[in-house]
Amino acid sequence: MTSRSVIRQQIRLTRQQLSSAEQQTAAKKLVSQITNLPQFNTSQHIALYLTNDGELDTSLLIQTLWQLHKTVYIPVLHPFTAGYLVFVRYEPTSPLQTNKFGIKQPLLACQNIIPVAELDLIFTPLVAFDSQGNRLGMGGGFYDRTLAQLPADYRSRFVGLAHSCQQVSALPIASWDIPLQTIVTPDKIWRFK
Ligand SMILES: Nc1nc2c(c(=O)[nH]1)N(C=O)[C@@H](CNc1ccc(C(=O)N[C@@H](CCC(=O)O)C(=O)O)cc1)CN2
Ligand SMILES: Nc1ncnc2c1ncn2[C@@H]1O[C@H](COP(=O)(O)OP(=O)(O)OP(=O)(O)O)[C@@H](O)[C@H]1O
Repeated sequence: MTSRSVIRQQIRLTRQQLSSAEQQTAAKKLVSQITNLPQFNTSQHIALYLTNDGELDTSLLIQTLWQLHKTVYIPVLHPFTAGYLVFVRYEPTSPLQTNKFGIKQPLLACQNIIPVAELDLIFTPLVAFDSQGNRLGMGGGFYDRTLAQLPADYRSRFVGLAHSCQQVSALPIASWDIPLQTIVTPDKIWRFK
């Protein structure tokens, strides 16, 4: 089976090559998919990510969430505990800085942090997903660690976001991987058991 790092490399290249027109269309379709999710209306505190590396563009979705008076949170690399994320409130005026991976993140201010267990929906970026809901990320294990901290009944709050071209038939699974129950692409909501 193809190794995780080779799949990561291939799919990252594929998504980086999407045109800006394709990205814009995908971003619009994403908004209608998400606002139609059954959990959407009852979710107030929503974690997203700031797009990087050809990922599905979340900017239109974030604007929509703000208009609907939802509260948006973005992952910030934990300043002391390597490999962990802190979720920080993101508003239209929030100042941003670039982290060591070149990804934008809000400044870390204690009063803007939300405990992960208080997030109603956590949209996770991913590099590749398979037909069983397995998720391959950028390789830091950040979301795996976040998921592992929570009781099993919180797993329905994690929803992967990806372009259709990020689907592969089967990923090599690691012992720490927790599969996602839902993955949203611009054209489809995938549900896994
Ligand atoms: N937009 C966005 N924000 C995010 C994530 C993400 O995937 N997307 N993360 C999700 O966890 C965290 C950052 N994780 C990252 C982990 C590794 C690399 C990275 O650039 N790694 C190396 C080697 C990658 C490889 O093994 O192939 C590199 O590309 O040079 C970037 C981000 C938090 N924020
Ligand atoms: N729950 C966990 N506890 C401790 N270490 C973990 C955990 N999950 C993953 N790791 C470690 O993190 C490293 C990267 O894991 P992996 O390649 O699965 O990341 P990823 O899913 O691609 O990245 P991300 O979740 O950040 O998008 C591995 O070396 C693994 O040992």
